[in-house]
Amino acid sequence: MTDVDAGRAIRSLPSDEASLSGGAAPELLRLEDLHTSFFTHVGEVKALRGIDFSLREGEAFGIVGESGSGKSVTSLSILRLLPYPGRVTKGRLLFRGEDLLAKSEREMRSLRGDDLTMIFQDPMTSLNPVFTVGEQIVEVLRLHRKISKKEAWDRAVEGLRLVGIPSPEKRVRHYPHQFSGGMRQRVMIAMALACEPALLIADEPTTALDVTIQAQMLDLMNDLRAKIGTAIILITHDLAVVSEVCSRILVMYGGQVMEEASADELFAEPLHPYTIGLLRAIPGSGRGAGHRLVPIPGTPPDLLLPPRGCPFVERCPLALRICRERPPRLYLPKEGRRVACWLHDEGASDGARSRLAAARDGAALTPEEVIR
Ligand SMILES: Nc1ncnc2c1ncn2[C@@H]1O[C@H](COP(=O)(O)OP(=O)(O)OP(=O)(O)O)[C@@H](O)[C@H]1O
Repeated sequence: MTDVDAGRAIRSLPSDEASLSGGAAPELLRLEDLHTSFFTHVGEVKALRGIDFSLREGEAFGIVGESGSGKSVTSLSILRLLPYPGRVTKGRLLFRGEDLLAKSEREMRSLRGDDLTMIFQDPMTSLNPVFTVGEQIVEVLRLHRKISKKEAWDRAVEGLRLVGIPSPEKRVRHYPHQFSGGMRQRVMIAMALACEPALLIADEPTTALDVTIQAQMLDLMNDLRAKIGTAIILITHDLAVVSEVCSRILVMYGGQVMEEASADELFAEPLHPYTIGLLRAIPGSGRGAGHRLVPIPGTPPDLLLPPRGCPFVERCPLALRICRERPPRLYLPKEGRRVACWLHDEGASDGARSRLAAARDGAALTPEEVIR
């Protein structure tokens, strides 16, 4: 196979690259060259190796990738909630222009739950079983807002109403175990949104729910984003889920960014062989009964000894020699898109490009086909 020469490319997200963030709302969050590692007894697990992306106020942004790609570590790094022995080793995390890595633990505590919140797959990680949901929402509100107990209680009732809990005046006095799984998820969202945060990070929020409730939750998140103006980072391995909520999607693999695009463009014209693989593996897409699911063969790289070149090289059916030898550069093939893959270098051979185009055409989906 022909190698590529170093054509026009950039190494990271340019600081004035507004087009990638879409729209004109002010920038809310920006990750610059973020590296996070876990210093385990067997060595340094390099979980994130240079993550860049930015998000605007009110935007719905999706992060997708298989298990182990670094999605949760990205969100825990942003919130400064990495478990021991994890540590951010390099990079910047700018929230409204201020570096979160430079903040004290006290400053971070006052941001979390207020302007910056997170929900997890399991609501019981956020809800305390020994207090009523009302008491818990009131506690969050009074920690961050100078309001009376009565006012906080009224707002808790309103919060439950907003997330669609019937009879909120009564339910506010109930304990978490008195709610069904889907309703508990709504309570968790009400608590996360109590202070009308600027950013909600939702890590696999619907994975444990059945499909009908999952759809209701996604509708709810869309609805609340419109009402409150909270930006959302939705983390999932499920492309169908992000397609329902997010306007822009970041694809991660092996602790690195593979590709970023608007949701429509990502499905219509995936540019990275990894994204193509993810699309071909989507269950339930509308490509007819004869369509076969094609899981990506192989396993993710060992992050104790990450590959020298592209992290996807061992599983990539289109890999070139250079992919093994050098980390891919970041290409901006068109406005609003970026992709880290040598096949997009101007020095890539015609043969390599046409193999990529053929793989892409076999995987592209319309948004309607992605929706479950
Ligand atoms: N506590 C830890 N100790 C050591 N390594 C860790 C730890 N937590 C995460 N990692 C490493 O970070 C990598 C990325 O983990 P992360 O949880 O971010 O993946 P993910 O994309 O969110 O996957 P999943 O969907 O399964 O949660 C893991 O593969 C693992 O190598």
